[in-house]
Amino acid sequence: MKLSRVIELLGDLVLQTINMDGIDPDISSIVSNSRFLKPNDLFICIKGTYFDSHVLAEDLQEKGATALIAERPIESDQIKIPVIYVKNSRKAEAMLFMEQADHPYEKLITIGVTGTNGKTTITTLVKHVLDTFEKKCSLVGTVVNYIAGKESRNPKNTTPGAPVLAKYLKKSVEENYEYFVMEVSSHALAMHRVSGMRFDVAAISNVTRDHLDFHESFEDYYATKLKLFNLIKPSGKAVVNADRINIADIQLQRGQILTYGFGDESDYRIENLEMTRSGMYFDISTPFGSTQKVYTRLIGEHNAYNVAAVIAIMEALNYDTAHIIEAISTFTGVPGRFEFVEEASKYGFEVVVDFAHTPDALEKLLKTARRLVEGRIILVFGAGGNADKGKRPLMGEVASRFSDVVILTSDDPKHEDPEEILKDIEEGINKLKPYLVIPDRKEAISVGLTLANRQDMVVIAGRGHEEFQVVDNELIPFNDKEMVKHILDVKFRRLIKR
Ligand SMILES: CC(=O)N[C@H]1[C@@H](OP(=O)(O)OP(=O)(O)OC[C@H]2O[C@@H](n3ccc(=O)[nH]c3=O)[C@H](O)[C@@H]2O)O[C@H](CO)[C@@H](O)[C@@H]1O[C@H](C)C(=O)N[C@@H](C)C(=O)N[C@H](CCC(=O)O)C(=O)O
Ligand SMILES: Nc1ncnc2c1ncn2[C@@H]1O[C@H](COP(=O)(O)OP(=O)(O)OP(=O)(O)O)[C@@H](O)[C@H]1O
Repeated sequence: MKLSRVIELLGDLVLQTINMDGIDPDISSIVSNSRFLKPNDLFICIKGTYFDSHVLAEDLQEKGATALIAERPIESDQIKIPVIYVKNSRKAEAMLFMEQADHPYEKLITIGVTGTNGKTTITTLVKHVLDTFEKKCSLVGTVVNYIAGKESRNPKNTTPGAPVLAKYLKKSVEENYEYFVMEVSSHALAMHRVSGMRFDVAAISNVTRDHLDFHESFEDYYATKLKLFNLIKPSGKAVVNADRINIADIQLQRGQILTYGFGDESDYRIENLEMTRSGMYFDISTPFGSTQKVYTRLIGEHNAYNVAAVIAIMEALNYDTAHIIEAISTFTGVPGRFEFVEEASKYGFEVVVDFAHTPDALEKLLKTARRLVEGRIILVFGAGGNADKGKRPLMGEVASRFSDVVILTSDDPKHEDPEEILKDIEEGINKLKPYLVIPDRKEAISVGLTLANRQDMVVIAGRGHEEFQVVDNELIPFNDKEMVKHILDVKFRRLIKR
């Protein structure tokens, strides 16, 4: 590619070019990580969260970079190679990496899901339905990525950066994959990780308090989430939870928006929800006038929403409702989302592990637990470090309101003092109800299990599927479900009469 072509592609993102008189060099490839730079590459300088690669300009020139893209002044009079100054380097990165990959999203049917909660459940269920239909589908998300059939667990990001995303899309095309379903976090939208691609279906589950360490206000967070709908292909569709999102906020023609929810005005309306420990039944009425019975092994009103979202997404892709519903019935769920630890039942109580780590998710989780339990709810939870502090007392308040005994414990403290995080949560706790503060998560879970009487439910929230606790820079192996099984085995087994 010629440098002039890069400038043409970037269009009005370009503010100024320097050192370009009479030259138009060839570019071998586009790079934004200095470790991957080879001679004749074009390098995109980015001011990141931890590092500002503009400072590498001289070094990059020495290593053979053909030209630089920059969004901040390069403080050096030694730079002789062309520099293209742009309004936003991350946006340029997204556009150019997609160009380099030959816009693979155009050859795929792409589905993007955003929202504070429910993204993993919805995307994983979409993939399950497509797998059932024997359609080849890649998946990108929090728990696992399946790129053209290759699985990688615990990805670094929910939504990868533009270079990695372009690579995943391209690989899916090369391997003749037809579908690409992905979670789109608000961080990704704010950082332009997906700005270079387009979606056949874009869906939003809800927007509730989270990530206000990163977004300056809730309004900013909400507006960022809605940016997903600017990335819809011309013939694409939006799928929107009408009970949780104001449809008027989505700037698309009405025919392109499919809504779901319990409300009368929803295109996909959920009715007559019945819930048991082993699953749920509900009716779904569709815009085509039919009402069909849905069975799902997922539990909780929030999951009825997630299932309805998937029905709407799959219908937007022209699949038949009855077939979609049949495929949904065999989905066993995402690890760590309202997941029973079956081994506990033999002791007469239940244990559930869930990934709720926002006030809204915690409330939904505890309301679901309340519908299923005859005894008390004993909640064990904490809050992650170096993230939205304001949600901590709100989670404390929800915990007291909807459970009977609360045990506050550590989540991923990261670089914060675990005791300080617990104090923040404690501010919201109702001091007239029983609660304990036990920073050691293993001990907290053990005490929760010890307190459980017959018919009680111990709910362990916040970490779901996660395999490690993050303490400073250390990853300490810890999985809530495995820990429960271990404690039951070591402390409780002798209670079983042989
Ligand atoms: C704070 C944050 O979001 N950081 C993300 C961001 O990193 P960054 O670009 O700011 O990284 P940086 O290290 O400052 O580097 C800046 C630039 O210098 C370049 N560089 C850097 C070092 C070097 O030696 N040479 C070099 O060229 C880098 O390639 C980069 O272009 O962009 C990277 C690529 O897109 C992300 O991987 C990274 O996510 C970090 C790991 C992260 O933890 N992000 C979290 C907050 C996040 O994004 N979470 C959401 C999910 C949230 C949820 O729903 O719960 C997600 O989508 O994962
Ligand atoms: N539709 C929903 N509304 C509210 N809460 C939900 C919904 N779906 C799931 N949850 C709650 O959120 C938790 C995480 O669910 P899920 O992993 O599907 O969401 P997510 O958006 O991918 O979350 P994250 O981005 O943090 O990984 C669940 O364990 C459950 O407690």
